[in-house]
Amino acid sequence: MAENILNTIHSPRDLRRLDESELLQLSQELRKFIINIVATKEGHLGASLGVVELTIALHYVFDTPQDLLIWDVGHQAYGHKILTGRREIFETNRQLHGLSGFPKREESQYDAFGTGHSSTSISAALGMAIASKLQGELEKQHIAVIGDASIASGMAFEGLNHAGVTNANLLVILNDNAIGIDPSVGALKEYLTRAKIGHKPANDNIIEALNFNYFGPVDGHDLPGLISILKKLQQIKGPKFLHVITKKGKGLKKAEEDQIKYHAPGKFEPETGELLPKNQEGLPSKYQDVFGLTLVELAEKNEKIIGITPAMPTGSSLKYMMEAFPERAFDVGIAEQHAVTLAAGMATQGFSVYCAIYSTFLQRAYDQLIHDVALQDLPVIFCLDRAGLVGEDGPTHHGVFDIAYARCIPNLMIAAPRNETELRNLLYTVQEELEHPIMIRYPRGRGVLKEWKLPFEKIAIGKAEKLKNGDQIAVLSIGNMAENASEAIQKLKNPGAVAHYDMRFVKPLDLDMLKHIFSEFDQIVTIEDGVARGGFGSLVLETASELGYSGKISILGVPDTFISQGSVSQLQEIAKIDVEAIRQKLESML
Ligand SMILES: Cc1ncc(C[n+]2csc(CCOP(=O)(O)OP(=O)(O)O)c2C)c(N)n1
Ligand SMILES: CC(=O)[C@@H](O)[C@H](O)COP(=O)(O)O
Ligand SMILES: [Mg+2]
Repeated sequence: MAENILNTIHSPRDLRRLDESELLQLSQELRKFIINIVATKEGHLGASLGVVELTIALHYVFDTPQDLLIWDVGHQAYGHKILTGRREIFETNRQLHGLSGFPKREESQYDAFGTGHSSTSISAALGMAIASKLQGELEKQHIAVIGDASIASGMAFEGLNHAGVTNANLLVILNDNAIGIDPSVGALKEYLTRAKIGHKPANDNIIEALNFNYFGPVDGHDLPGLISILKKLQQIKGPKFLHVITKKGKGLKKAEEDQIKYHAPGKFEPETGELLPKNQEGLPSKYQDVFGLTLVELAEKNEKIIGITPAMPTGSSLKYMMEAFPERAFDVGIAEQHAVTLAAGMATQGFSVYCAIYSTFLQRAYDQLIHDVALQDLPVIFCLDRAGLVGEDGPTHHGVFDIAYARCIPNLMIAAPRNETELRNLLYTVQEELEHPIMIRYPRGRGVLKEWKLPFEKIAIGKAEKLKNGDQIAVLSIGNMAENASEAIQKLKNPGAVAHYDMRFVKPLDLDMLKHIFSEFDQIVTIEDGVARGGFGSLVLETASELGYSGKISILGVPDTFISQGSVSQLQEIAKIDVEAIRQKLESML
């Protein structure tokens, strides 16, 4: 038997020549390869470890890339990428100019569909299956692998509902490990649990009720068994559903034991799984913790406060309120649309509802934001974490569109605190007498302050703040860009030439302050961690036009292109919103 089989696999064709014992050896080598690389290069770990056998079985049985394979969310597709010709460059995963952390059509013919946001795989695979049928390709297979948390999302049900009335050649594989990033929630989770422990009454099969041919549940780590059932399914036409039971983090004891942490653990010791300690001494707090801990403080005194998260208790830090006030803090699963309208319903009854949702994931609930919240002017508080460039997750996850997509919605206010204390005071201010819905955006990661937990102070809604005097140029920053702007101004040959205003609110914009700025300066630079097209700077430009301002306005923001993955500092440099780019821009104007 070859010393190392994985090194001989350059495409699934090489894999299909292996015998059973070689396939079993390959699964061990692949698992070890994933552990070793993620241990140093970081990334998503648990999900990929959980589908090592399934990945090998799928590429062994099906004729990929002719047969189309879609990985829902795609964070579990490291094995898929390694077996489809990207092993040698996999160490560039999630890095600038490297591989995407998710399947990406332009990256490989084996990546049938780009993913990153959950619950799209069934719709995409069904679309491909119907297209194949229309083109007479009746033998082609279309496979969607979707997790137990992702299949509970509305969009997945929409796909299942449609598929059930087509005789499309579709195989939906439910990868059921009973966990999302945090434990899965909801009635479907309980149904699947019953199915797994054999308590499911024969007639209580939701999937068969949707006209799918249901198979399972089967052991997702039994490679020969998986190959056997997939070969059987390959011969059956029409919509089929295979329920596979796996363990997230399989093969690394620590990852199996702490599946939340090892979803994306950071660097660790590959042999033991021990996390490598990060020296966090004296570092600023993460914005998410400022949100989570402040909300607990407020909820202790205000019984009308409710918290909601769509499947991100740990990522948003709503977990603190879920622990402290479980009756007033809800993880609704991967259900952003439901989360927003649930919040709206609660707001009609006089509750102060803090909906904690990543900027990029709120995109999924855009109609609910307009139709259910803003149109009815319901005072929901959207705590928009991961606003701006987020780094290694790349274009599917950058929260760069929210200012542009929200500022055109009447009634909806938009705030962007420049630091942790400002965020804390905003959260405190909006808990009472909030007349309109508000979106409070803040970035992924750590803030800028050594100490943020100061006594609460009310924030004047819609009021900007002058941070620095200057006599030639006015810099108008929003949110976390205040830090980059301040640093850039200090590096100028003549810092005194540049004034700096933290506008704090996109809507309502501080018109009094803006009129004052228009009257004092004939050069203005706006800076935002968001798209320049239609963002904060565009609003200033529109307002300048309405007010007849004749000065020059320069907008610094994310350009009209998708920004790839990389470190936040690398990406801010690409977007020209980093300190050096701001400095150069200002220097060129002086
Ligand atoms: C629309 C959307 N909301 C939230 C997320 C964040 N997210 C990434 S993976 C994940 C959990 C997925 O769980 P599951 O589908 O069970 O897959 P597993 O990780 O267990 O393999 C979540 C909530 C996302 N990617 N997309
Ligand atoms: C795959 C996915 O969508 C999540 O795991 C996401 O990567 C979490 O992002 P944070 O790491 O910013 O919480
Ligand atoms: Mg799962």
